[in-house]
Amino acid sequence: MENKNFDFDVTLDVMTVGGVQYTPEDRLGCGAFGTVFKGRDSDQSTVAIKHQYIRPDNSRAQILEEYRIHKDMSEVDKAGSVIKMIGMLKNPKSVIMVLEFAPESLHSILGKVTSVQTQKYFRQLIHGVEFLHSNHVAHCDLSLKNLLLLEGNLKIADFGRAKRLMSKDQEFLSTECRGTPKFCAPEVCAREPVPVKPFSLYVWSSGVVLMQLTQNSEDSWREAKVQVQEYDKWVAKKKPTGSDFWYNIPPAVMNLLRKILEADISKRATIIEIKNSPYFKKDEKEPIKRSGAATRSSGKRARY
Ligand SMILES: Nc1ncnc2c1ncn2[C@@H]1O[C@H](COP(=O)(O)OP(=O)(O)OP(=O)(O)O)[C@@H](O)[C@H]1O
Repeated sequence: MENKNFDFDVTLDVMTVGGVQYTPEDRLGCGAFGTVFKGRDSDQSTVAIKHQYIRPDNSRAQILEEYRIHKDMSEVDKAGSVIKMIGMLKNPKSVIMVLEFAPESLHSILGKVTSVQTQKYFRQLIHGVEFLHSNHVAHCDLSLKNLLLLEGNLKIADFGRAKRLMSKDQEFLSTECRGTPKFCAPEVCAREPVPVKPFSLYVWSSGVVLMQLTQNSEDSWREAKVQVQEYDKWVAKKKPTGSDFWYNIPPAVMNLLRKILEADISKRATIIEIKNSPYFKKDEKEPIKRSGAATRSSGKRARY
């Protein structure tokens, strides 16, 4: 989300959560609503400490809902798809959550992701969204910054916009699930509120993640909206030219992306179709490096 953080200058004291003492250290990052610090528990294990002031646009009820959804998912998550929620401390002005610490995010490693890693993270992301969806949770803000990495494995973080659903197919209004604009599906970018299905949103955002990882860059349309030039070009499905950011995407990924980043929801790939796609099923191999040849990690790749 756009950074409108009010508590940029916040400092935290030593705190006790669930009987354990935590010492906050350096600031790790700032989102629109909170500031995240590195911290240590009394055993010197590293944790992340997320501080959020209660504000008119981030009420106590909203923050506590974020905590409860994240805690519930973390408790039933056997495969390790979600950053673990360790505990929470509330006071009249703020809510503080203690979380498992992840040293990197997909955003922080962009530029040096190999095709084998891209496939691994994409597979883990699809398993993660399937897990959340089957537990009736819509995350609503999947983005490279909210997908963290711990010991080389992807972990879904930031449940600040997450919603609980009565059923897997419960629809809700597009205006209730606007996350990071680049990662939002076209039905969410529409000006008028329209009913949306959570799994279609998950699929679209995962596609933008795959597109950016494959390119090793954040290049994308600003929003999936008519009259946004790059998006219009994507929808027109014309043969890409060198100026189109998807020009160098390999055919196997491109075939899948065309099915995922499909504006028509009735034609958009389902999670099952993604899992049955050749790209998902067939293991990627690192390209053999030849001296002088452009490699993926150099950021420039020959088209194949
Ligand atoms: N568990 C964690 N371990 C390490 N770093 C983290 C952790 N959680 C969050 N961060 C860092 O802090 C940043 C902000 O955290 P988070 O996204 O939870 O805050 P937010 O205010 O809800 O953000 P947003 O504006 O994206 O909604 C992240 O982008 C990430 O860099």
